[in-house]
Amino acid sequence: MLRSSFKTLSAKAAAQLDQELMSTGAFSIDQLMELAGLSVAQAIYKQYPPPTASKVSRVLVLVGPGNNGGDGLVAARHLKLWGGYDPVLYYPKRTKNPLYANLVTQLQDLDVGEVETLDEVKQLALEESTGLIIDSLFGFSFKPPVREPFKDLISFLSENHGKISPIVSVDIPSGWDVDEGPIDLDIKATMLVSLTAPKPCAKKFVSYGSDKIHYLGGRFINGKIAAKYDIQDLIAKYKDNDLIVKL
Ligand SMILES: NC(=O)C1=CN([C@@H]2O[C@H](COP(=O)(O)OP(=O)(O)OC[C@H]3O[C@@H](n4cnc5c(N)ncnc54)[C@H](O)[C@@H]3O)[C@@H](O)[C@H]2O)[C@H](O)CC1
Ligand SMILES: [K+]
Repeated sequence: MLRSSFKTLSAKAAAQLDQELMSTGAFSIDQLMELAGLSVAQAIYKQYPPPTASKVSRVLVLVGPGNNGGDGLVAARHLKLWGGYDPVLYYPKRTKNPLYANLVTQLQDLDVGEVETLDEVKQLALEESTGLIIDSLFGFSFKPPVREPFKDLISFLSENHGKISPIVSVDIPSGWDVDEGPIDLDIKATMLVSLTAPKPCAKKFVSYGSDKIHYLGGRFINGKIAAKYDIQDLIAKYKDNDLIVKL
């Protein structure tokens, strides 16, 4: 199958663009995260539609300490609201930042469950009733090698490929170097939702096989910023009012 080509943004450029959006661009992080998380949920709905009204699919949401984790929390809220999905969180390293505390309260108000120990999360990952795993552990600020408690979890996911449900990675497959791809641990994600623009490691992701599913989301870039970062062709791939596009 012929894969479409796409421009990428290095880890450095992605962080710079993010800062630009929130300074001269006048966006708040809450706005960007809401759009990013919503597009992750939409891509999941499109690729893995909910089973039937009488059955729900458990979605294990692995939440990291930064904004990538925030995207996962937002995606969990939308999936739960839409119905047909039963998100369960694993969120081991929290900060007092009200942004994340508020997202957690919103999920608690929706009766979204949580597991607290590594043993519980491993057990849930292996259960057949878990239909999907969202990897929102690390995004473009990740610097290998991975530290605990995430090393144990990422190693477990890497070693149990085939025994666990498909993994949807938010922005980068966690454990991969943002620019280089898999240098150490590889969780072997099935689907990737790149935000704003794919990072260089996404080239390795798609080259790993025709079964790899790649979406772009996070549609909040204006034409001027797109031109500055040379990603106009990428942004032009969105159709109509869609928030996501399959690359
Ligand atoms: N403009 C956009 O595209 C937007 C993207 N969003 C998402 O935000 C992340 C980037 O978020 P950031 O907070 O900068 O960083 P991360 O979530 O990637 O991780 C930072 C977090 O991780 C810790 N950490 C780093 N390396 C390691 C390691 N080796 N072991 C353990 N822990 C590590 C670090 O200490 C921090 O705590 C982007 O990818 C998108 O998903 C925004 O939501 C909206 C705008
Ligand atoms: K991730």
